[in-house]
Amino acid sequence: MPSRQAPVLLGVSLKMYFGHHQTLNWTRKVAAVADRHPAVTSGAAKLFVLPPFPAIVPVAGLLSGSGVDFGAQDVATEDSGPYTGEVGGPYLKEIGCRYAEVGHAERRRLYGEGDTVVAAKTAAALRNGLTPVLCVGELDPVAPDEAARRTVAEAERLLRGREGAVVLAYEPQWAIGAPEPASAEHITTVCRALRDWLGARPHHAGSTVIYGGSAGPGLLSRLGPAVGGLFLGRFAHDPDAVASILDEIRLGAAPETAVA
Ligand SMILES: O=C(CO)COP(=O)(O)O
Repeated sequence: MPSRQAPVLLGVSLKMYFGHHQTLNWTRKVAAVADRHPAVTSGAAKLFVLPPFPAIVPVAGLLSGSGVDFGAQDVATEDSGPYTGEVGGPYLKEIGCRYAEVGHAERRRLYGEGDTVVAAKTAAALRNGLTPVLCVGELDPVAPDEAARRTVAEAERLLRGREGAVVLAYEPQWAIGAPEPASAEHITTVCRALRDWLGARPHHAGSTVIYGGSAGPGLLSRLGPAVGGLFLGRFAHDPDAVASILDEIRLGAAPETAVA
């Protein structure tokens, strides 16, 4: 496995928190932060944003030239046809998306998505040239080794028979929407296990493991180099918080290698 210094990947899902104008205003501010922040301009950090579907096209315009990537919070299992309310991978690709999130705990819990649907959405993203941001993570708090075992098994199930680079977002379901993230030891143990698992699979070369679940400023510096970045929710709503995490990256929080 070749070893190289990879940029820290910072993803933000806006979920359904903001209105349209708020989404665009937030994007303008984050683009301005990215334009001038040395962590981004030096290539030490890479940002991506997942706005609600109707905002993707205007967000693409606002991010143009900023180096910030964007994608969708979901993708249909099918590519086209009579699927009311769905948005397919070819459409997302056509409007410039780089990423499609799949398997988020909220989609599992609130919309009944299970492994079959999540695996099909992962496949849909990959066959359309979108990088899946595949969320994995245990439902209830368990010891770090057990969480690692369950999460690797989940990744194995969801990616069986697939190839291509993925972003594996380790999101322990119990840590989403919580006051605090999982402990640094817990996050590091699971992310390292996921990295090792991916690292032994050359057909997933170029993949990255990031952590999400109440992540915010101050976390990355405590995680050490096994974690490839963060997947942010509420604690990225203030653009200054994004800048503050970029400051941490500039000061040295960097993943040891890409999984490649
Ligand atoms: O689910 C998340 C990112 O996808 C994390 O959300 P919170 O950081 O708001 O808990």
